[in-house]
Amino acid sequence: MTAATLPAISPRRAATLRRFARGAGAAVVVIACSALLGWAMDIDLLKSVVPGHAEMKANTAIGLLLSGLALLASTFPHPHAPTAVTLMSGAVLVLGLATLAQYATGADLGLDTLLFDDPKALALGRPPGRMSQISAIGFLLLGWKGLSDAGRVWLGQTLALLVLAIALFALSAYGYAMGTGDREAPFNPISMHTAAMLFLLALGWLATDAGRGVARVLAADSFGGELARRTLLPALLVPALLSYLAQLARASDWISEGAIITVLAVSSGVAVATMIWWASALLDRVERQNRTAVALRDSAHTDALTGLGNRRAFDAALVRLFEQRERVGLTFSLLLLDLDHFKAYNDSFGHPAGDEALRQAGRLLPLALRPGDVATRYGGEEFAVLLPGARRADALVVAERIVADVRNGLWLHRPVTVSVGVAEARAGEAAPALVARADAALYAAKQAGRDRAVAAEP
Ligand SMILES: Nc1nc2c(ncn2[C@@H]2O[C@H](COP(=O)(O)OP(=O)(O)OP(=O)(O)O)[C@@H](O)[C@H]2O)c(=O)[nH]1
Repeated sequence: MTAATLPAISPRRAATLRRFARGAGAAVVVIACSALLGWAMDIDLLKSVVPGHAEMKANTAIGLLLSGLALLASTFPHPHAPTAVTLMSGAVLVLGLATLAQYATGADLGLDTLLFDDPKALALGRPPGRMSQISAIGFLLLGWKGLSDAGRVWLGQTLALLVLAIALFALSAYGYAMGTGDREAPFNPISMHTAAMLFLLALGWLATDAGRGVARVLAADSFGGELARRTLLPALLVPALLSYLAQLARASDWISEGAIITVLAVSSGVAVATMIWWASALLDRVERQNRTAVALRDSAHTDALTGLGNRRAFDAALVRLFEQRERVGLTFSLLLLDLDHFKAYNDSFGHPAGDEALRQAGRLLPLALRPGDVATRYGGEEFAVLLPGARRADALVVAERIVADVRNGLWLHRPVTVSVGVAEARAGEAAPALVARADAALYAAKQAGRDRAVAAEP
């Protein structure tokens, strides 16, 4: 596929994606600040949006604040923005790495209570104020993504997609944890709003690469773009929503386990079926539009009377053959054919009979040719044939075969004959010169008494 045929990125959609990334960055900054406020003023709701479940640790809030600012900075075309992104992403990477190092070595680098003490965690025998391993891995990936070279889109996109996967697992597992009250549930150590913020940051970073990677399709003015815009967000959120609703139902005790599983199975089936239906409906539209476009293009290149290619098809084939000649040195020859005394045929038997004779000539021509040869109606009672790979002598043989086939054809009113001019393309020759030489050969054939083929000098 050439660059010209790639789906165009709509500037309006690219701007929407940038606005989304900016909004995601701003939302993360606000939530991180509110969690820090929660720690400063000891407001539990701000630390942990789900009572009784994990809090957003102060260090997590600092990491999110820096990550949100890095994402925000990346959406502004200011000359200092890249430096700001590098500095903040570097800090996020160090925070994630240092926390993981503390877990791995058991050492206390004094990071966990940088800003606030965490007496409750201490009482529960947990490292005070320490963010979970999952959050630390998330920051490691986010910091790396912010630092990754803009030229290596695949690396940045992979890092953002890994963060997205962590966030999705955490959000989905939250449904389970909330329903069962199981504090040891998988991914439970990460607070719900931390998971939501990682989700936003991952999507925001994916959106900043507008025109590349995942965002190329999202911003594309194509059916693929439309499909991605319609289905991606629901596809990402449906698992979390379903597991949350299932656990809510389970906790309420008014629906049996079996019924929940059945509803879950049916609704995920319906969700998948809906997406398949969307995809199929779009593909169906694409294919029908393609077929119409192909039919239109074919009719624009077809001669209505004979069904052969028309002058436009001839010109296009000639250009292709000249290109091939330049590229791989494949020679080709041109035959120009003109039915003899056709004016007299028309005058004697009428224009409709002349049309019928032209149709018959149109049927005869391809029978004398090989599959790769191109037979076209050049105009009026003239035909042109292109013979890829044929040298002058081979082309003359084909031309003489056509002359004989026409002469021996069963014509309705009287025998018809044809004169043919043959020319093989010369090295470096332009199209008009080749046509002029074939035309001169055709003229020579007419002068020599018609019903024959004459080849131009090589
Ligand atoms: N029936 C019919 N006649 C056509 C069509 N296009 C061109 N012609 C006729 O073809 C004839 C061409 O005549 P001329 O160019 O004078 O040449 P000619 O009578 O064939 O004589 P030579 O080419 O010298 O052998 C004209 O009478 C045109 O009207 C067409 O689509 N249908």
